[in-house]
Amino acid sequence: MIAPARSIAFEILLYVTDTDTNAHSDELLRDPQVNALSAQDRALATTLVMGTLRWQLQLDAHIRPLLARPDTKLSPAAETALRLGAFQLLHLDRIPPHAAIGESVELTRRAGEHFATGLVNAVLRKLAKAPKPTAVPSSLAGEFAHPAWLAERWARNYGEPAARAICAFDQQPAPVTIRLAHPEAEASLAAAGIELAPGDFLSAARRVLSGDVARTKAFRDGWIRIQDEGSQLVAELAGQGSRILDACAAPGGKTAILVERNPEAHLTAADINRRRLDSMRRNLSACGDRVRFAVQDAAAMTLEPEYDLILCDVPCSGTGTIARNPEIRFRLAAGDLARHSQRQRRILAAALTGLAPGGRLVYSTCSLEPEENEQVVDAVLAAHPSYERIPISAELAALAVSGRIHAEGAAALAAHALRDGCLRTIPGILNCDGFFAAILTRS
Ligand SMILES: C[S@@+](CC[C@H](N)C(=O)[O-])C[C@H]1O[C@@H](n2cnc3c(N)ncnc32)[C@H](O)[C@@H]1O
Repeated sequence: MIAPARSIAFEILLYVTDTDTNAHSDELLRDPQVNALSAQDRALATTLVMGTLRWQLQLDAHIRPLLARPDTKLSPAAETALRLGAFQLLHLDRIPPHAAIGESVELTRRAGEHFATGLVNAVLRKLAKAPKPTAVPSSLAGEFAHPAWLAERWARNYGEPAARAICAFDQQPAPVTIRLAHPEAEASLAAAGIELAPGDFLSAARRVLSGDVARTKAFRDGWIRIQDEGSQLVAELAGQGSRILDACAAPGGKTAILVERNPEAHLTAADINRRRLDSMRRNLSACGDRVRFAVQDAAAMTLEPEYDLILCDVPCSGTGTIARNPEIRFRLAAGDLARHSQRQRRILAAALTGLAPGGRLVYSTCSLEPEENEQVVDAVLAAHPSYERIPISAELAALAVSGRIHAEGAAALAAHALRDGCLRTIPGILNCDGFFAAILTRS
């Protein structure tokens, strides 16, 4: 009998590593099948999935030399069972080796790969007997199981200490942060045994120190939302307007803050993906008809200059969220950045046409790559001289004066999150995902 946590972890890993799917591990770990597990099993399934993906490059480097022919092409099931077993042997002291090995063999058998069970058994036994590696790999990429091209470009763009901080942050469970959306939320969570700490920057954010907020009444009733603090900050920076367009809105974390901050406004939430927009519509159903939902390709929008606030939280490589989505490091190739950048330029240029004179547009990504960030903004502004950038420092100062950013947060952001007039949160330097934001206006 295979432990339910290992069985589900194996299925998720197999699904995520199948190159034909774009499924994200964190979404799959919110599946009803996983929610039905006991709290302990769910925690183990999460550790197994995230840990195996985070350390996959290192695990492969240990597994491959133990194969009779290190370049052998393994079936996805055998490779996944080996990685899952190796992760437990190398990283989880509390799992007995016989359980890690035996269940990987059983998972291989159950996947119909009877002929591969001997190989999985032999390789994992050899790995269990070998002394635990103690030497630290010489490169940053090797030490933190990242592709070399990514770690090297972060070192080039942000310096070696920041690149090390990003890589180290990616290898740890991402912080769980919530947004308080009801005056009684904190008391309700405390009564449910959830331990909270203040957010690092925002007065309405709280860091979850212990407890499963997703299983509380406050969460079910919509009194809190789970949202990274960098993501909350971008929506706070967008600020206030009366006619608002959120051009790439789903799953709606930032839209919810725009709704909360602009009780009188008319808001259009658009996204190219109908399924994601429908799920967002259900989540925001309490907003009634204040939010209009539109399935729309933001790159092909033709707009009247009627919006005084536009949020363009564009699709991107997501390299600022690898702690949450560890598989991004395998799916992304250096050549993909040019494709992302082209699409981002088209979306930003189209969105600018909807901006009323004096209005504000926030362009944001969760990417650490300049090609998707400042280079997009610079290229679009060069081609559209009637728009200009507003320095973020003034906006952060205004949020601090209004109390939306607390004093320690203002100091941390001023010291670590400003770069060339834009917001640039670096994971590991700040305790949140890596977000970029620039504010543009029509002059
Ligand atoms: C980074 S996510 C947005 C996250 C969202 N703003 C939030 O805070 O929850 C990018 C979104 O852009 C959508 N998207 C991708 N290409 C698009 C396009 N051409 N036009 C509009 N939306 C697009 C994706 O479906 C995805 O939902």
